[in-house]
Amino acid sequence: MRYIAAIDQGTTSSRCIIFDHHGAVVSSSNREHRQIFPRPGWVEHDPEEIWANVKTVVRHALDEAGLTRADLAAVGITNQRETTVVWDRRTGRPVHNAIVWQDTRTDTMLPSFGHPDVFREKTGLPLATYFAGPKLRWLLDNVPGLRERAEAGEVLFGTIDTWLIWNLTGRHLTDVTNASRTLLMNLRSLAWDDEIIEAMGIPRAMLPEIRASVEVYGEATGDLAGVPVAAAFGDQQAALFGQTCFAVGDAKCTYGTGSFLLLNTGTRPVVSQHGLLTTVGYKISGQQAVYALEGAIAVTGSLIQWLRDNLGIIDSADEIEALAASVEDNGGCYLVPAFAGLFAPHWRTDARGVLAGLTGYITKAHIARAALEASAWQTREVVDAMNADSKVDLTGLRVDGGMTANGLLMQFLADVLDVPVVRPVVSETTSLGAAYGAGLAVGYWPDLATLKAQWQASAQWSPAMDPALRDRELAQWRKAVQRTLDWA
Ligand SMILES: Nc1ncnc2c1ncn2[C@@H]1O[C@H](COP(=O)(O)OP(=O)(O)O)[C@@H](O)[C@H]1O
Ligand SMILES: O=P(O)(O)OC[C@H](O)CO
Repeated sequence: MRYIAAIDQGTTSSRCIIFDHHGAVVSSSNREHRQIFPRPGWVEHDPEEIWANVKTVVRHALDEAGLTRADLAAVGITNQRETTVVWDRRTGRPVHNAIVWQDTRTDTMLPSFGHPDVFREKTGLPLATYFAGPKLRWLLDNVPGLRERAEAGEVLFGTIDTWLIWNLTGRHLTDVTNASRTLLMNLRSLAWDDEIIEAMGIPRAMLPEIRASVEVYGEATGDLAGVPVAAAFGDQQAALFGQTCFAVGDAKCTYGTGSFLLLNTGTRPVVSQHGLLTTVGYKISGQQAVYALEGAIAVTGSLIQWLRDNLGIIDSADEIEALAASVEDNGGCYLVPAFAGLFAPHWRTDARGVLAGLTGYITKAHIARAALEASAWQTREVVDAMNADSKVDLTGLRVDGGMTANGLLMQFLADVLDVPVVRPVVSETTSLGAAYGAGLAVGYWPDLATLKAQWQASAQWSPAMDPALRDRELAQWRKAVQRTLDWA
């Protein structure tokens, strides 16, 4: 029997998971890397540390399962999106730390690139610090001599997928889902957009070739010598694929540090009128791309970490459920975690967090409850935007990620969305998606229908809230959101 390995290079850690033919986890290994904060608002990673960690977790995952590279039919990659690396083509050494998706250093540069409507229409994205293009431009402007070297073809740009594929195979490629997060790719032609790269001042010679997500890019060298590198997806798109959201209207939300809801909109991109991102969901080689609408929420699981680390009202994330369940309701308090402004659907950088409705009655248990409810209400805002944009009402939501261990939150989510919420057996949906892509590319699995048949629910929550209560609570939440605006 042979296996598929998935490399999941995330914001806080790198992971390798090995899957068998049924899509079950055989072994896994995880390693964190340093978060580098040179100034307020700046976030960097060391690309060489990331690559070293990736090699380590691959070795450990193989060892734990008692396997060698010869047992692998293919390897797939999934990664934190938007994070930007530039390296020397000859030596392979990065010219600077990677600039991470959360980094806001490009804030003041954005207006000089042109009108935001042009970017939204061509790339599906708002002109924001979140995406890779502005980060690349910052490097070109701030690393001495970089622009000249880029124009001479001596240095290469990549998001993390590109950095890993380069190190694994020596090829300079990106997958189309990652490319769709650069602000540089035309959403319809799926090619770098000449007008945009000129407006942003990016030399074309440093850009990777854009490829499908499911395709053999080449054979790995080193520890994985001979193993085909056969898929790459941004992590949220990989979760969409791993949740087998292959039909128009299928949606998933991943609840980790932040939360990302993606809705499959089929082979036609839907440009949002309601603050969502239009992105490529996946592309299988030789087939049309499948697009998605995305609601990106910056703070969900990290709010629970904040209650633990900054307020000390819990000792570990999993304690929050019992604390929140010790009271009947939120006691009238609402917590809007606009710690760094609000992402979808508001995109307000001037917002800051609010704890509203405080009275002498409120205890830490009510605050814990309000913190959990905040994840659900933020999802509700994104779902309302999706329904308005896509004209297809969501009929159910597949969930994954660390927060889905919390049954109280999952029930509240079903209650406020008024649709069933379903969690699959394999909670590592992001890695599973990368494995599925790689397995499809090499014929390990024959087709999407086979993958779909492997998906199994482990838990489901059905809406049970009185509609009048839901409406009242939603109105209170919206009022609390208004209180966050125009603060910073
Ligand atoms: N039982 C729980 N209830 C609520 N939040 C939780 C629980 N367990 C973990 N979390 C939150 O989930 C997040 C970790 O999820 P994970 O999917 O591993 O995230 P990421 O991939 O973004 O690192 C943390 O932010 C943590 O606070
Ligand atoms: O690495 P994660 O799971 O925090 O995901 C980050 C997203 O890809 C950012 O867009």
